[in-house]
Amino acid sequence: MPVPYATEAAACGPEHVVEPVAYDAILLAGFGGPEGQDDVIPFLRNVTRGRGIPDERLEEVAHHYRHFGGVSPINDQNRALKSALEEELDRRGIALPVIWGNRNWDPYMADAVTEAADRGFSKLIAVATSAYSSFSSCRQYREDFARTLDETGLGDRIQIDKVRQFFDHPGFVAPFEEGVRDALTDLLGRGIAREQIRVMFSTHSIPTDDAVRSGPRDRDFGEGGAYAAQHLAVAEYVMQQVGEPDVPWSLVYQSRSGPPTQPWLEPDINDAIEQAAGEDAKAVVVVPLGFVSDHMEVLWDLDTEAMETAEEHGMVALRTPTPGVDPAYVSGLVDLVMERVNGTPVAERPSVTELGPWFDVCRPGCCENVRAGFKPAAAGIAP
Ligand SMILES: CC1=C(CCC(=O)O)c2cc3nc(cc4[nH]c(cc5[nH]c(cc1n2)c(C)c5CCC(=O)O)c(CCC(=O)O)c4C)C(CCC(=O)O)=C3C
Ligand SMILES: [Fe+2]
Repeated sequence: MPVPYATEAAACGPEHVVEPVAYDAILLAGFGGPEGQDDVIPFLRNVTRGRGIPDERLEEVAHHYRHFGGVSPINDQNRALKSALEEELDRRGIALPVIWGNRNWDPYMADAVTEAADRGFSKLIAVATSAYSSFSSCRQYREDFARTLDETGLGDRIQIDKVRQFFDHPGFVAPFEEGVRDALTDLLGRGIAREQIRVMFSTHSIPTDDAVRSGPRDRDFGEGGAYAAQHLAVAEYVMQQVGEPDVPWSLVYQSRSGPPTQPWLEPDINDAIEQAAGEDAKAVVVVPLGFVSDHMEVLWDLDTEAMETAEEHGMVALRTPTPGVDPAYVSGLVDLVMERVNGTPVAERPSVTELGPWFDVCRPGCCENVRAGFKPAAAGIAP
């Protein structure tokens, strides 16, 4: 395990916790998804922008979306999250509007930032729907903020900060803990032995090149980088809380893409299920630890493919819920915003693992990406 992070981080001073800021609005930053068959290819062109991938290749990737009528559930989930945040802010008497903008589909980030400027706002605190550190889950959002400010010409009027990565915030973790507890109660109630159950914490695979560069450049988290270390720490915490030491668990990966020659994090969840079956396991609890809501990767790669794999091997499989609009999660996101409004000292910030609380401002070289090149990013310390 890496060095306890918070202790060192706290000593880092201003780059860890910044001064309180009187923000004007919350920028809810989503991934975005298509909402009909005609949107699918334009959406995929956005996701792969700058990489020159031909439409024929994109059509191969499109089949998950085609299967669900060309509609990703992600936009509805962000609409629901926006409403839930507004209700929670209202309930607490916090007068911060929520403006929603996506990286890859309507409503676009540029529309959100333009709306903010039109409403006279200059200081935005972003909440990205992504909990861990890696290029895809942190830096890419920050690069898109910078690109948006550049393209809209609003860079000198608008400042975009971002709440810390929240993988170990209790509000994000609580729904997973509850899900695992319920699933184990269910399986044990069916008379399945503890040793014949496998709890598999699943997250999006990423290229090992990205993984090793996840988190700050000046820290070594081992092979899987901060990305794997964060997931492992949260999974371990969840299992401790659940208190079933005889139930084996592991971290597994899903949704790999890219050429077969490029190494990505492993094992794939389907291989892990197959291996468990070979060890005479009878049941698997699939925990979508890397996902904030039931988007396409959850519906397709877990609820369709992984469930099929388990069934082929005669195993019972249960998939636990994602945070979605769970009250603990929603209220946790508001707490994360208020940490920044209030400049809450590190010692008073909740985190359930020894890795956190993570940085307010990304440190130099955080989550850099060799494939995409090194682009400017907001909400971090240059370069
Ligand atoms: C870590 C991670 C998250 C979690 C963090 C977060 O939540 O933000 C995430 C989220 C998402 N990824 C999504 C969709 C896609 N991701 C792609 C491609 C990729 N994702 C990657 C990683 C991640 N992705 C990577 C390393 C690639 C390869 C591209 C490259 O080499 O850099 C592609 C292109 C096609 C393909 O390559 O398969 C698509 C269509 C959607 C929308 C789902 C919906 O519509 O419900 C969401 C929420
Ligand atoms: Fe992705």
